[in-house]
Amino acid sequence: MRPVAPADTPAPDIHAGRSALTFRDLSFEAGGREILRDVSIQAEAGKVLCLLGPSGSGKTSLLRMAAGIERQTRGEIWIGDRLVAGPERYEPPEARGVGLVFQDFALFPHKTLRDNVLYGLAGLPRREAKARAEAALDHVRLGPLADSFPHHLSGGEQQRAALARALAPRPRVILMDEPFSGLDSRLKDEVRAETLAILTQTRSTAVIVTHDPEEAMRMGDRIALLRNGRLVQTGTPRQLYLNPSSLFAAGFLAEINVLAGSVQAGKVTTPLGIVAHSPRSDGTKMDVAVRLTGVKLATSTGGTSARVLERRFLGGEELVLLAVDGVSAPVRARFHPGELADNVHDVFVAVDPVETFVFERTEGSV
Ligand SMILES: Nc1ncnc2c1ncn2[C@@H]1O[C@H](COP(=O)(O)OP(=O)(O)OP(=O)(O)O)[C@@H](O)[C@H]1O
Repeated sequence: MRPVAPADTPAPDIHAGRSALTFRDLSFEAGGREILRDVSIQAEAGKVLCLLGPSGSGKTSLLRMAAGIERQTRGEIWIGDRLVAGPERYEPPEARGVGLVFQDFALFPHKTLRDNVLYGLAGLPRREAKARAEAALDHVRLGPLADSFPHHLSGGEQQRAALARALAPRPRVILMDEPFSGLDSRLKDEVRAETLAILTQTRSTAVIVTHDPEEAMRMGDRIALLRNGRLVQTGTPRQLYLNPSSLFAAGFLAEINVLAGSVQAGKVTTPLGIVAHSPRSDGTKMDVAVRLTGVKLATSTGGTSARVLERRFLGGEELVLLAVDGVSAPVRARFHPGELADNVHDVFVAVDPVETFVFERTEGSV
């Protein structure tokens, strides 16, 4: 067994002690399956970390382990400089000082908003608890509705009430599992912006689980991208978007075309022309990810000929399917409306290197 760090040993920390929540080499097995493997992530104090990944990638499991609802098989969890779960240590959920917000908000239907918030403050003297609950409701602009019941509130108001309840005990970390997925799409943007404003004002450290890359980019100061229980990449939204580390990351953060490429004389060639330089040896097979916005109309000298198969007007842009020799599936592009004139069937296209990412092909990389 590995030596166990005593509870008062500072968390080993890349952010020089500023990590509010640290998952260290975390693995989780359940039902005879490996659900998480060697995951190390840090949530920086006062910032929002988004755990992003497709369904089943292990995001909720991580959150449950941070909350103490589930216990990892190996590895450690630190909250601030306290080890809360390790091979020989396990703090129960109520001792961890974390707040939880669930997808369905999980408000008590038979309690008023004030009583919902008071529920998490049971350890405080009654007067202090009441003042704290009211301040929390005021903070999310629900003060006037303190005596209302959850079913009288809109979805956005319920979400704010759930946030007030989670924040009132002043948790060290607030954990939110798909907190916006129950809201309709028009309300979502507004509630996301409000939530972010509240988290920023209260200088909360938040970990938000989402499967939606746009939501992760909107909400997260940093994103941890997971796949099949493993950490794929961490970074700021900009870092992940502009510099995805794998074909999976490129395709998860934005829609892509995947082209087969190969290295010839130091250049990666594809059916859409030369897309990058590469130091790899001749004949190395490459996967080339081209964002839909990275397919550009070109002139006959600078492009590859393509035939328009289909076009769909989407308001702010037009989705166009193109047939290109040497590419089996249609190449998809998003053009500005009017960029491609009506009645045009034959065009020339080229790829924008800024929106093109090249990866050496490995077993199962697509
Ligand atoms: N206690 C458990 N016993 C058995 N299997 C489990 C357990 N907890 C999680 N799993 C499985 O682990 C996988 C990861 O689940 P998890 O809920 O963490 O993923 P997720 O990324 O949050 O997915 P989703 O977005 O669908 O909620 C799933 O296949 C799930 O069924």
